[in-house]
Amino acid sequence: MSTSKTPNSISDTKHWLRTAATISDALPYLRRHSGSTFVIKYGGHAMGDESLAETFARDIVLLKQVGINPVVVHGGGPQIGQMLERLKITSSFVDGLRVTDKATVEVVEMVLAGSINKQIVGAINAAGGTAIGICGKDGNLIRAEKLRRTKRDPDSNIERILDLGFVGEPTEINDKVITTIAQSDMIPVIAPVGVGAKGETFNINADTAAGAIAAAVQARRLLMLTDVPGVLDKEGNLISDMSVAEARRYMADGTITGGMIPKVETCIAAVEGSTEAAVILDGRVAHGMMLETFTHRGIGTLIHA
Ligand SMILES: Nc1ncnc2c1ncn2[C@@H]1O[C@H](COP(=O)(O)OP(=O)(O)O)[C@@H](O)[C@H]1O
Ligand SMILES: CC(=O)N[C@@H](CCC(=O)OP(=O)(O)O)C(=O)O
Repeated sequence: MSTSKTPNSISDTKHWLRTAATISDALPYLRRHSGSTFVIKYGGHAMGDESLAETFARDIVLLKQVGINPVVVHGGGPQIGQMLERLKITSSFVDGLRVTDKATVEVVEMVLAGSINKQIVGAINAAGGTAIGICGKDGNLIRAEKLRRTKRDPDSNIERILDLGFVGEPTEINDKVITTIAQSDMIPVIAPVGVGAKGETFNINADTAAGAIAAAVQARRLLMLTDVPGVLDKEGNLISDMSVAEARRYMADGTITGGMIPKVETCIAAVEGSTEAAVILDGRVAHGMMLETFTHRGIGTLIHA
């Protein structure tokens, strides 16, 4: 409660009453979500400028404050790209996944588990939370193996094996690491770097890592923050919600391409598992996460089973 009284104009009072009403309207959502786990995938493109990063951190701290367990899984694709460029290492993508050789995986680990992870931890702590930054190697959080993927050649119609190098897929999540942190009133911030059977490092797409973690901790919500308003149709209009079948159709007909593919695949897997809803939303819109969680009005694209 504010303890100081300043003379207010009528319009000022109306503004504050609206704010009070917004807080009051959030009550059913606060009650519904208290005690549940939300996995928030914070994409490299959504990181934007400093003020946006501060807003994101405040929103995460607020979720924790009202009894939700936020688990942050972050990306950093553009930041990895910049570092590779500085080091003059060329990089390419296949279906939204970075082809990762030995030199590249070292840079990936350095950028994701190093600078980006610590920036996010710093921002959450500065906003009043207690964040712990880890990567998938810590506590064997994300065990992984080499991703096996095939692609049909459209000309010859022959199925080819794709070798993406040190790109991994999660095989096992040690959820105890996450629950131990969460139960100690701290916020886990996870870099998507996995560990192989021989201790090797794997580069895991952050969307895929977020999905595997959401399944392991039985997250109620999976929120994917990116740099577009959500999934767009071929005319560029936002698709506000879609079923799993529709999502698959949009992938097959080429509406969904590139980095949106692993995102949508992850959302499908999540809602086919125990996650109630998965939402792809614009991380560049301040407080979009709050709008999605605590109001009737959704934002972005909701994917439902
Ligand atoms: N149908 C679509 N709707 C929206 N974005 C799409 C679509 N198909 C492909 N994309 C691309 O996917 C990108 C988001 O994926 P990505 O760049 O990997 O983001 P992030 O870094 O947040 O994981 C968008 O910026 C856009 O270029
Ligand atoms: C295999 C693979 O593609 N890994 C990603 C990991 C980072 C990531 O996913 O970051 P965003 O969420 O910002 O795209 C990469 O190397 O860019």
